[in-house]
Amino acid sequence: MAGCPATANDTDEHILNPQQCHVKHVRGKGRGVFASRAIPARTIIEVSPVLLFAKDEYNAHGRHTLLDHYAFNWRDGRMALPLGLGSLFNHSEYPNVSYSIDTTRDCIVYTSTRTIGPDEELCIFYGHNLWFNPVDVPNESGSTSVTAGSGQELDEWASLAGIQASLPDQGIPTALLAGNMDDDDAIDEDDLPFTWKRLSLDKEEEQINDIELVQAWVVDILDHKHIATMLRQVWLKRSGLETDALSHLKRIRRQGLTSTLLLCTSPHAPTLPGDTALGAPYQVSVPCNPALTQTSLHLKNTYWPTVFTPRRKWEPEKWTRGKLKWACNAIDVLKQECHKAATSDELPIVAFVPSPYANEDDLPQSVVAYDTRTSTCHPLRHAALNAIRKVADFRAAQPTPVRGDATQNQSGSQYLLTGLTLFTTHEPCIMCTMALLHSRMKEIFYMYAMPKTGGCGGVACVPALKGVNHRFTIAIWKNSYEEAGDTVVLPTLDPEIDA
Ligand SMILES: C[S@@+](CC[C@H](N)C(=O)[O-])C[C@H]1O[C@@H](n2cnc3c(N)ncnc32)[C@H](O)[C@@H]1O
Repeated sequence: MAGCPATANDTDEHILNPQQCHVKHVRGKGRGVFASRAIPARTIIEVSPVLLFAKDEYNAHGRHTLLDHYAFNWRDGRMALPLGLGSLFNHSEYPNVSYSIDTTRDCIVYTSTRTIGPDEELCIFYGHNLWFNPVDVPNESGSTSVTAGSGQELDEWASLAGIQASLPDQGIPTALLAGNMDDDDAIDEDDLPFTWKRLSLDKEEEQINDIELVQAWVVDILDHKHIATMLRQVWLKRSGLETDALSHLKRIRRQGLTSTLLLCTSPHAPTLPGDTALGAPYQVSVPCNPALTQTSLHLKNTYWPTVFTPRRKWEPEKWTRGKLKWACNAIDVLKQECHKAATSDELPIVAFVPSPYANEDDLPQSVVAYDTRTSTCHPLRHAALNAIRKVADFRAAQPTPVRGDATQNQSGSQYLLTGLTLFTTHEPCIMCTMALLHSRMKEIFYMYAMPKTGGCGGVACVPALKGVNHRFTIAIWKNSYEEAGDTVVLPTLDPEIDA
């Protein structure tokens, strides 16, 4: 790499590739790759062909040279030196670029994991056994500076030899490959590479005693000519009674000649306008939820006319091709990181919280976390718990809190993972599942079920328990065990272990 003309001058900027990246000098790191313009998430930034060295040849010669700072472990034991920009991505604890190996073309593909701003440095994650003191500047603001042994907990895993190359992309869903498709196109449920877990609690209230009710204020409308005014909701809006809380109910109930107007659920009777002929407000029981089935609709209508929404509560929003790409990328990260973990003494359990697909501002940096209970001799250092902690630490370190104000952050609200998705190699144990519920996680994907210890349907399904104050969507990645290829199956885990 030292002779590469594009990078020979550390201070000059050169437009180097189709994504218009350039190389410039970064204090404490040497050269680094920078975006010359905004790069959208999931963009292929660079495809670097590699030079491959036989293991013996490399151990005899290459390992003792500067090459060792640039070489990747190839899957078959050879060492690979990426050409082009591939050798110049620096390391970050919060990488904005992931990479995968294409063994058919002998190259490494580098992809953005989130939107990258102009002049932001592009970094990959080398692993935890670094041979240098990292200067970690995840973005242009340069707010984070982590050096080994200062502030980093010693709970990381070790023994990576050089940069560990990742696995090739496997089993790309046909839905991603179809031509002429837009990222906004909806994907058929059958084409999704995962299945949702149906929470039994979500079965519809189809017995009269199962219907959840709430007390609401209503008023009889004595003079029918006022109904039109009421229905246009001018007065309701003005009086603050038009809220979403009762949007699953119809506003007017007609019984014989009597029309009754639904008002609100406040503890005290609302004040009504004096210029309309209305009776005194009174309370009735109304359903808390919309009707999901015809049977339930029929029963709920006996309390109050209810809206029919056949969409199941457990059914997440429709998936688009763009979101599917985002999820597949997250699973690739899990596979890469799991293989790295397997070369250490830690359990090969990995959790990954990517920047959310729809709203990157909720977590501008993706977070990877490992199970570190072995190295820390701490039984609670599970991957999912470490991930929650890492998100909280990241948010706490932000100059402007990502969510809420500074006071809220001090009170621990940075531990709330509302709207975020956790991808994990193994079904989280009961303890982690409970922690994820407390954190208000939006959805969880796991690759391997843990029937003896899992808390998302394995030995128990914590989110389906009565009394928990939050639920999240659970999805299981398909074909984790039967992936094509010979060396792709993830390292195994003792089924008795709580992941
Ligand atoms: C693959 S090279 C990356 C390109 C390198 N900066 C250069 O100028 O050639 C790996 C080397 O970059 C440096 N490096 C990478 N990430 C770094 C970081 N976060 N902090 C400090 N040095 C880093 C280390 O010297 C490491 O051996």
